[in-house]
Amino acid sequence: MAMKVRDPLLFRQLFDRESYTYTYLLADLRFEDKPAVLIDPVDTQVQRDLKLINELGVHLLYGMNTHVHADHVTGTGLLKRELSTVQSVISKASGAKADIHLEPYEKIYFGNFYLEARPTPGHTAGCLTYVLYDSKPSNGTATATPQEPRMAFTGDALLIRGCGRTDFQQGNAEVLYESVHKHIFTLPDDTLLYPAHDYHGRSVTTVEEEKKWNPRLSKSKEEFLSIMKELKMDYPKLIDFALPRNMRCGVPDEQ
Ligand SMILES: N[C@@H](CCC(=O)N[C@@H](CSS)C(=O)NCC(=O)O)C(=O)O
Repeated sequence: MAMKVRDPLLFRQLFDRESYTYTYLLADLRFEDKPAVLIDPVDTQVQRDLKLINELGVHLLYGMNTHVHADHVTGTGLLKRELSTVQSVISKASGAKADIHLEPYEKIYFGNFYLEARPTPGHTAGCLTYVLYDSKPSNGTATATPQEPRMAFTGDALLIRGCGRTDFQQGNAEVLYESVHKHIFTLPDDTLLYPAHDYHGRSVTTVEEEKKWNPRLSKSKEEFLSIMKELKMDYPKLIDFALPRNMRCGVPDEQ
């Protein structure tokens, strides 16, 4: 049943202090059962997420992964075990096992909202950016033309004033640069951008800010390639543990 509410979007940003990972809960409050999605949950925070889901009375439909993470295990496997109706989601290009494999530009609906899966490879081959749209904005009339996006969840493709590394998991700096410029920087300037990680206490940015101030992606492609070549980072501590599990969307054992 449709309900009248001031802002139909329920939005929560959650943080894991071990892996510096952001998880996002979104729900449509226009519907009595509050259909919801959870983007990039972390396995060690699933009890926190379930508690919140229960307290807010939302109905979780999908556990969404922006990509196969290398630094932590996704929570989508444990969520499926706790809430049997939840479906795990990831890109087809990731090669990972999941309930739903998204092709580029496919949509995932929760109530009247939907997430469009924009392909943003480069950090990994299967990275997606999920762009949030409202198919029935406030006047209540569904239109044939696409609505203005409100926010986008960039995974590790674009980090606030940074970007995902490109030195493993089919990483490719040139591909990443093209992805961000084609699929993120073309969103309206005031679109809010929410990354999968932040290591400096920042929580949100906009397209306009990143086009202007991102010290890597605001540069020419040649400069970007040289910056990425010079990055000297240790491999994530959990990579050997996390990758095989995330290739089955966090399902604990082969089932
Ligand atoms: N020290 C952490 C891993 C940090 C790291 O490599 N972060 C990734 C995203 S998770 S694979 C990254 O792309 N960082 C880019 C940057 O510029 O920070 C650990 O050991 O887990």
